Amino acid sequence: MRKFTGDRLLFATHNKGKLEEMRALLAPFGITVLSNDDFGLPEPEETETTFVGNARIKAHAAAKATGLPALSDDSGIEVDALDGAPGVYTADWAETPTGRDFTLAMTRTWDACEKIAAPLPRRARFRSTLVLAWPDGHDEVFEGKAEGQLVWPMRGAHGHGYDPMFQPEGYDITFAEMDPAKKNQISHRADAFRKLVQCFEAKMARQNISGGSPYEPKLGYSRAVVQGGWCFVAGTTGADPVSKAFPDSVLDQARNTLATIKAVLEGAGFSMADVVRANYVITDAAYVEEIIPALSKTFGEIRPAAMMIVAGLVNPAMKIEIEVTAFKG
Ligand SMILES: O=c1nc[nH]c2c1ncn2[C@H]1C[C@H](O)[C@@H](COP(=O)(O)OP(=O)(O)OP(=O)(O)O)O1
Ligand SMILES: [Mg+2]
Repeated sequence: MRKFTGDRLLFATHNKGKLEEMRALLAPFGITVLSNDDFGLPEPEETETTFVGNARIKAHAAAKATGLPALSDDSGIEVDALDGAPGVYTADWAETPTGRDFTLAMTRTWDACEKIAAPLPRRARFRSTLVLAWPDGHDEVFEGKAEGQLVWPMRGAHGHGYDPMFQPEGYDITFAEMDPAKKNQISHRADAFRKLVQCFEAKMARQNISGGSPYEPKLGYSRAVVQGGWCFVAGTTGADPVSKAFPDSVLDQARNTLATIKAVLEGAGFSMADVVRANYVITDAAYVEEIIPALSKTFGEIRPAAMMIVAGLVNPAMKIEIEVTAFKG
C-alpha cells in the first residue's frame, strides 16, 4: 500500500457534513485538509454504478486538477427491504429542481417501505468508500459500513443527509440525535477511515509507552517513544522478568535485556528486524567476549549501526544496558 507522506490533503467533496466529519477524523494526524471550496472545483458527474467507481471519479478529478493527493468519499444507505436501494443513488433520491431535499428523500425511503408493508425492524446500513488518489493516477481504496435500522418519524438535529432516520445497531437514538463525536466513532465513514489510517502511519502523533516502572514518572522517561515511523527504546537493563533480580552472568543479563526490548518493540507494532541502531553500555571491557552469543544470535543478520561504551551503571548488580532505535518505512 502506498503511504501518504505529504502534509496537505484535498478532501474532494461538496458535502459540508462529510467535510466536517473528515476534518475531525484527520485532526490528530497534523495534515492540513483542503476542500473543493479552496480551489473552486466543479462537482464531477457521478456516472458509475458502484460506490468505488464514483469515489474514483471524484478523487482522480480533484488530484488531476490540483496536483495534490485527493481523498474522496462515496456513500449511501442500503435498505434490505428495498433490495439495497437507494444505495449508490442515495443522493439522487434527494434531488429536486431547486436542490437537494433530505426530508423529501427520507419520506420517499420510508414510503417505499410502507408501500410493500416491509416488516419491522427495517434493517439498513450506511456504506462509505474512501478513495485516496495521487496526481500520477495511483489510488488506494478503503470500505466501511454501519449497520442499523430505519426509524420513523425522523429524530434529531445533528448530522446531515439521512441521519435523522437511521438508528445504528446497539443504540436507541438516531445518528442525528447522537453527539457528532460519537457518530464519528461508529459511522461507516469512521469504519473506512480506520483502514485508511494505515496510509498515515508516518504521520502518527507521538506515543509514550510505559513499562510500568515507578522510576519512569520520577526520572521523567518512557520505556519507548513512538513517533512517525520511529520507535526509540530507552536504555534497558537485564533483570529477570519474574524475580526482578539481576543474574550474575552478563550473558544472561544481555539475553533478558534483548527479550525486554523485543517485547517493547512488538507491543509498539515494530519488530527486532526494524532496529537500525543499538547502543551498548557494559561495565567491564572483558564482557564483550561473553555477550557475543546473545548479540550475534539477535543481530547477526539485522546488523544495526552500533556503539559500545565501557562505563559504570547506576546499580552495581547491572552489567549491561542496551538502547535501540527502530524505523519502519
Ligand atoms: O453519514 C451520513 N449521514 C447521513 N447521510 C449520509 C451519510 N453519508 C452519506 N449519506 C447520504 C447523503 C449523501 O448525499 C449521500 C451520498 O452521496 P455522495 O455522492 O457520496 O455524496 P454527496 O453528493 O453528498 O457529496 P460529494 O459527492 O460531493 O462527496 O448519502
Ligand atoms: Mg455526490
